[in-house]
Amino acid sequence: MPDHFHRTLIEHLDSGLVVTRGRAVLYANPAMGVMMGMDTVRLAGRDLAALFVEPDQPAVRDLLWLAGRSGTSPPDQADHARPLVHRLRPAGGDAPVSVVLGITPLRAADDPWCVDPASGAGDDDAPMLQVTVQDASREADMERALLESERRYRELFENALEGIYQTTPGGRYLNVNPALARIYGYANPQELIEACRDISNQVYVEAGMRERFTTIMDRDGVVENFEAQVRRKDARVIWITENARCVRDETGATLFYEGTVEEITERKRSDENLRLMAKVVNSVHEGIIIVDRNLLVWGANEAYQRMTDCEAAELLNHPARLTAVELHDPGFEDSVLARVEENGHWRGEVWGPRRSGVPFPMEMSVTAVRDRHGTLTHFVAACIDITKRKRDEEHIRFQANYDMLTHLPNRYLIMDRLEQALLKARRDGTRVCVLFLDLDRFKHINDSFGHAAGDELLKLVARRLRQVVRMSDTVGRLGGDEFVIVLTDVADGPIGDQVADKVVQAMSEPFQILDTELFCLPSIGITYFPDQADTVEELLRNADVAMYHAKHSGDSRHLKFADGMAQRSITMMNMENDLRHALNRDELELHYQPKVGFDGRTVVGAEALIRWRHPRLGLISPAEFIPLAEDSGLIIPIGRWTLATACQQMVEWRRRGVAPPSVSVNVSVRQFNDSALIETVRETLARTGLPATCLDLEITESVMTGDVERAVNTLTTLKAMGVTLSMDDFGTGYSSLNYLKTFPIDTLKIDQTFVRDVGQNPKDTAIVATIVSLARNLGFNVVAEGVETEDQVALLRENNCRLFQGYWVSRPLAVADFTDYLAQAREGAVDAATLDAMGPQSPALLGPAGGVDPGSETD
Ligand SMILES: Nc1nc2c(ncn2[C@@H]2O[C@H](COP(=O)(O)O[C@H]3[C@@H](O)[C@H](n4cnc5c(=O)[nH]c(N)nc54)O[C@@H]3COP(=O)(O)O)[C@@H](O)[C@H]2O)c(=O)[nH]1
Repeated sequence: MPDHFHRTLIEHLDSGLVVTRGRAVLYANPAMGVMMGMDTVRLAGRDLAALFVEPDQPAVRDLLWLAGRSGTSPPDQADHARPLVHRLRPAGGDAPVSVVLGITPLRAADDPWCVDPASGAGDDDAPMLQVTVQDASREADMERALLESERRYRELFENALEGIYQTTPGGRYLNVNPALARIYGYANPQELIEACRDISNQVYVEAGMRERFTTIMDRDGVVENFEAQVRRKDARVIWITENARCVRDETGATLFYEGTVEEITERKRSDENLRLMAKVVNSVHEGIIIVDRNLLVWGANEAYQRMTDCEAAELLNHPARLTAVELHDPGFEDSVLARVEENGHWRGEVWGPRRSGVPFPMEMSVTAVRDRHGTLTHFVAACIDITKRKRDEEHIRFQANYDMLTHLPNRYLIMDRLEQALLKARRDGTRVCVLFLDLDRFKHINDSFGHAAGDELLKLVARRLRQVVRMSDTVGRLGGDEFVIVLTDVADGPIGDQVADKVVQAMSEPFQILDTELFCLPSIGITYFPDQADTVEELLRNADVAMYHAKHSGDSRHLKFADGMAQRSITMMNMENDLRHALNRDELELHYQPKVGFDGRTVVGAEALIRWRHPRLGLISPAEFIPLAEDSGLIIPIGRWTLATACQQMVEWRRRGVAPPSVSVNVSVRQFNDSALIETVRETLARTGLPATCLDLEITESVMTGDVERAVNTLTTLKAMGVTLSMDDFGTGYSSLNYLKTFPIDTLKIDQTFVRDVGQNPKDTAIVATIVSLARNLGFNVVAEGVETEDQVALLRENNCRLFQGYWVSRPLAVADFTDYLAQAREGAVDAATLDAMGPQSPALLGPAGGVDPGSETD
């Protein structure tokens, strides 16, 4: 019997094991007992063959006999494919059990059984046999399992979505599955195997890929996630990823490679897309931040980081602040996100957060991101810094509503505020008052001191106006030198006049501009709603008309609108139209005023002064229509006419032998700046035949305020032609001594405003004395303008002024009268009647040539 160890093993075998002598059972293990359905003890001594179903008994007997006779194991398989199966006949009539027998003859010397030959039944000489009885049904199960596994493997191989291959290390396919053929564009595996015999060159696009693959394989025995571009049968290039291993034999020699292939073209494309998208996202100006629904930051592009002044690390995985919460209502951000959750989107202007704490305006557009189940997972916020846009909008809004120079409301806003004021006044039954202001002499200041000075003046005026009204009142600038004050909730009484008085008082103080003190008073028109106008337009128009009348009234700085004013204004407006036709209709004429020498008799020159003989309005002063002509540009043709007429007249007087030495013609700034001036003068002199020395051009100091170099050139050219030049109204404008030095002037004409008070006002007297002395030192002649009285003459003489012009000598005279005057002056006699008519002039001083009839002006 076997030792304890062997016995334990034998007794725990799954298979049956029987020891026989010949066919007689000597020993049966428990598994055999189980198969036979009886105690093993009862099996001892029984014929083993008899334990099988009858039909199988002879075969079993043969096998036992054969083994015993040959001393070798008989083959247990009939065809080396299928084992021989015999059927045991269990006790109790249970169904036969198919078994496979394994018979091994035992030699008593070297087997562990050491069975006493006397202990067994049967033939004592018969050889001992060890018979394994294996349940054939378990074998069949295993076979089935193997087949099933193979089937499954085959099915897997055939149906796998991944390509599967086996290749030689040299690069030839041994076996591929249909998926690989499909991936590479072949009809079936066989086609692929036959077509691609050189994987290195036929499959991989990039040279050296296969070599790289085999290098890794040789080194590591596996290749993982090997990405490469391969060429399909149709020449299309696709991306694949491979995972492969090296299969070796027991000696370690490489048998083949086997691996899987997955096409990743789409993934590569989307990776590339993602890479590009990331690049795009980082290159856009819009700040983009992605947060999860707990508001943890998942990503923020560079623009967002710049915008908020935060680095990526400060943002990522930190709770997001989408807005500067402190500037929004509590819960604002939550309500935005709730809207996004509800509608998928929200867009609006918010205050953006910034690390420095200084928030900035931004336009934020928040979009919900949902997974494929529709669950909200993230919010994406796209942000645009709109600081500049806001500033621009504010600027545009400001420009649209405010005057850029003074920063006062402009016409548009004034009209709007007036509309509002009228609406409220209508509702409340209150009054609105409009003051329309226009600055006197502004044009003169502008021309004389330049536009920069004019602008500065307007700014200072704006400031003073603001200071005299209530905060609730509107001060605006309509344009040019026109301002408007709108008073609301106006009580009964002359409130407009009171405010106008305050304005005049405020503006009576000099304005300090360019180191110069300038005076500039306004003319103010006043209108009330609802008393004098019903609409905004009417209010402004009537206030404008009232202002116009205040300006021309002579004694009132402000006037309230009254019926009838409008008609007179319309007349003025029509004047410009009429002036356009005045030249053609021969309505303009020149009057002449003499300039005399120290003795008051010797005519040293004559100034041509234009008049307009209007068919309905009578003789109109140039003070009224020259500004109109300047504004409209008509001054150019009118100036040309004046020059030609004066020159013509001089030629005529010269022909008659009564001509003064020269005739002076006024040239306004606009004329002076006309590029054709020199040519006009040259052509006029040539055409009329008047010697240039007989022509004197009077310019004002304003020409100095423009392009000085050009002005000097013009004057020099004129001077070179022989024309003399006078500086008119000297002392009222921009009297730079430097320019006086530069300008080729012959004569300074002291403005009549200084002459008027000479002797009365010490300052004026001093100014006159200074101008005379300055002129003499610089070698200029000096003419005192507007000399009206003998006292003035005496004082001017005292101050060395030797040339005079003014009513004291003669008013401007029409041609015929002036011709007579010249004739009489030449004869040195003025008759008594003429002297009487001349008014307050001293015959003693004037002598015979002194006076003319002033009535000739009062046509
Ligand atoms: N561009 C042109 N301007 C011209 C021309 N003709 C005249 N003018 C300018 O018009 C302004 C008003 O001129 P006018 O009404 O002719 O007044 C002149 C004289 O009549 C006046 N004057 C002369 N003497 C006295 C006086 O003793 N008292 C007094 N109150 N006024 C007097 O002064 C004006 C002369 O001014 P000025 O030219 O500055 O010498 C006036 O500015 C004219 O320049 C023209 O053809 N073109």
